Amino acid sequence: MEETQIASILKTSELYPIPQSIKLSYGTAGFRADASLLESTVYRVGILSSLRSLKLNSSTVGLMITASHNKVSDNGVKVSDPSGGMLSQEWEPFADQIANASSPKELVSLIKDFVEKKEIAIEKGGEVWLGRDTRLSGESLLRAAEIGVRSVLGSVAVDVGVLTTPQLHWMVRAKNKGLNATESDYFENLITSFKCLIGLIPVKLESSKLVLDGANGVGGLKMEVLIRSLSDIDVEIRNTGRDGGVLNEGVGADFVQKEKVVPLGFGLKDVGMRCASFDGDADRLVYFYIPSESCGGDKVELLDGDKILSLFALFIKEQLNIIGDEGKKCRLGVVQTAYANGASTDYVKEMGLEVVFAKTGVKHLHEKAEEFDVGIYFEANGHGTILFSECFLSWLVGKQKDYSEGSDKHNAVSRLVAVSNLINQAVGDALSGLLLVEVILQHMGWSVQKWNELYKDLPSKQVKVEVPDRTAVVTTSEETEALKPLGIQDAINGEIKKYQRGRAFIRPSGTEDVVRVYAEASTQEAADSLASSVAQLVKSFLGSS
Ligand SMILES: CC(=O)N[C@H]1[C@@H](OP(=O)(O)O)O[C@H](CO)[C@@H](O)[C@@H]1O
Ligand SMILES: [Mg+2]
Repeated sequence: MEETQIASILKTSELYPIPQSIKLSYGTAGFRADASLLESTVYRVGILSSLRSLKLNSSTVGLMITASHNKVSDNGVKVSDPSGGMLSQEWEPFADQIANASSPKELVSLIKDFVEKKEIAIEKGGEVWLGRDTRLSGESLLRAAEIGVRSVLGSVAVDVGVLTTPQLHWMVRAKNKGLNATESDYFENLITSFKCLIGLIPVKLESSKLVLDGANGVGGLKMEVLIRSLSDIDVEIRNTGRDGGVLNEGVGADFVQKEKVVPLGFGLKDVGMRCASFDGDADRLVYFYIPSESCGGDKVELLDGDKILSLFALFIKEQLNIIGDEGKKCRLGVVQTAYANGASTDYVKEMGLEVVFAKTGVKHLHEKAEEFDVGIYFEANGHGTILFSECFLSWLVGKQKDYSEGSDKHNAVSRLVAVSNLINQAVGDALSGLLLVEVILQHMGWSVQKWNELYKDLPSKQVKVEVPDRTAVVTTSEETEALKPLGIQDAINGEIKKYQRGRAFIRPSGTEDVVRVYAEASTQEAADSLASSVAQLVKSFLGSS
């Protein structure tokens, strides 16, 4: 590295000293912490993003400032690779090292070594697009990221404004493919493919209103823009953040999925209505309805990521069946995590689909879904998408020419092509996922209740346990067994044995300072009780903080 380059990093890093006693890790989905602690981290991730761009021939890299479903006082930063996917995991240890470097000198030395090791030609200059969610702290963090990016001399930082996480990933992917890549292109793409799918519905019925909980975040605001151009769905958006509501507080997909209660702003007036929730950066989507028999109107019937996955799988399978023998050759597969409800796994297996499991975090699921012609992945919390391989897509496009227009096979192929355009190929996207759910429900002529009947969830319960050191929990690669602390797994197994259809596991969260407990059993009371005994074990083995 040249002297001028070293001087540039030394000078800018003086502006962003690392706070005392902070140990950060890139975790499941980037760095997250209280926003007041993050300037130095975001500045350093700016540097990393420039280097990543340079390593990949100055392709555009994305840097997103968000803490997703975390509380409003938190913030975070994550990187989109030029493909639109998550930052290559190979670079995560470097991210951890520089985020924790205690002085400008140490920072420069780590960068210098890395640049040499990875043979990064630092002369050309990289390009980084910077997005942020609606958190107020995002503005100053974005400035820190810009300074970080530009401290790698010749690199360009482009502020693309307030966006959902998936919008930024989509734009980065499109840019590097040489396609139109602005936010309006993103909307245009959703609108065109949605309208195409609506136009291919065999028997069109009147559709009912959807009520959307925007989590007081960026997703609701973007949805407002989108629906202005869509006449085929009726959406009422609540929790837009304009009416005094706080981001993620008693609202949003994470809250609804974990607590299984209605978000603020919803209640008895909505009984039976089709409702949906986004998370804070709109990469998660869950549906729900309030069943009429519920007492007080706060309990919800949840349609989580697993149910969305099942609906998508069913629709795609239907189209492949229409195409016939050639369609049936398509390798359609599903990727889930240990948090997937056991009943959903049974359901997709019964459909004849291949199911594989990945570790928590979409970066792990995405990788595995890419191995199929059509790979559908979802986390139970509602983060997921459908990936179409290039090869299968070009086969489909070829078939569109072979079959006569208006024939069943032509329509089925056209639907699949439209799904590949509508659904975000870069990362799970609540906006595009919602449009796909809506159009499939219209296609099937189904209500949300009818969709919910695909299978009955096994009762489950998730709890978080605060412990002094969550890294004391070490799991197997599938995350279903704890290797450490020694003896805890035997104790957990002992609890599981007491319950019919019992299943439980623990893992340290990668986004919050907690150990997560998941439990499933044949009744809700049993699942609750299994979760609470396992949580008790966690406390006795690790101590509570
Ligand atoms: C049980 C759960 O929902 N875990 C979430 C959560 O990760 P943790 O590592 O469990 O904190 O946030 C991740 C990022 O949004 C998401 O990918 C993941 O599924
Ligand atoms: Mg999110």
